[in-house]
Amino acid sequence: MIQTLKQWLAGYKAEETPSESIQRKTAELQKGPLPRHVAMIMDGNGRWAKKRGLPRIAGHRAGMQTVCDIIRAADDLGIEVLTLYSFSTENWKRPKEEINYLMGLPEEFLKMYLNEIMERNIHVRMLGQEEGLPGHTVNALHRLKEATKDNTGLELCFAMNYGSRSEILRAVERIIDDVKSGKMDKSQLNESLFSSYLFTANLPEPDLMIRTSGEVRISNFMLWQLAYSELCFTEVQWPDFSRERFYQAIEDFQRRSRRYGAV
Ligand SMILES: Cc1cc(N2CCCCCC2)n2ncc(-c3ccc(F)cc3)c2n1
Repeated sequence: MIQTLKQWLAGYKAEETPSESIQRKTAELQKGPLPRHVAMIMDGNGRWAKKRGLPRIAGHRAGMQTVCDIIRAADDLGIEVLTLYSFSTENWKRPKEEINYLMGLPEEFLKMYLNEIMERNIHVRMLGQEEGLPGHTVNALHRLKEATKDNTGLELCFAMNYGSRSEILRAVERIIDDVKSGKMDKSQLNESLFSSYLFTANLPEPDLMIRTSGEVRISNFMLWQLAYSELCFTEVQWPDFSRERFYQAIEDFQRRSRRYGAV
């Protein structure tokens, strides 16, 4: 009996635990070129809920869990900037009760995840216009920005009340004002200076943009900044997106980098 047990133990190969598997996969990806900045359009929440006979806000609630899973995955990998398209200027056309729910999510995030955000030394930034957002939403955004202002880790950008065309128009208006006031001369204008007038000033441009739920469109998201980005469109709806699927997108990015790395 003892002999059999010893033979079994000798041949026993410990199965990887889930965390060991994640650590192994993370280390493997870190050997290859990583995107500095990943931007994500988190689409498919409403359809995910509808398919299950649930109200749309159930999809947004489930989507929030995915937001946290992907923040953890990006941080563990060492991605420098993660931008999440949370609320577009077009979303104001949605039913009022859905908008009210969405406007409460930054507070929800703050309550549920601020401790972990601080433990991970994550810096939170908002891209978009505060004008038009409810006061309680702006307060939550300000509290997140204030709490994380000295953090030096992952730059986590929430695109809130964001539209790229209005971002570009706002930049043009500010440039015209600066030329008129003599703050700058028209001859100084170039792509780099123009970029500094956008919400994404001082951020590297996205190397990879991922959009979920099968829509193959940019939808007024970072139109200037995505000029040279790798685009990844997946059929998976955002609430079903995961660290594994995020890693698959990074693997695909690395394959593309290898292929196009050749001159
Ligand atoms: C409006 C909205 C919608 C929103 N969704 C949940 C994820 C699915 C996609 C849309 C719905 N999420 N998820 C996180 C935030 C958020 C925003 C700012 C912030 F500082 C902290 C968290 C959020 N905001």
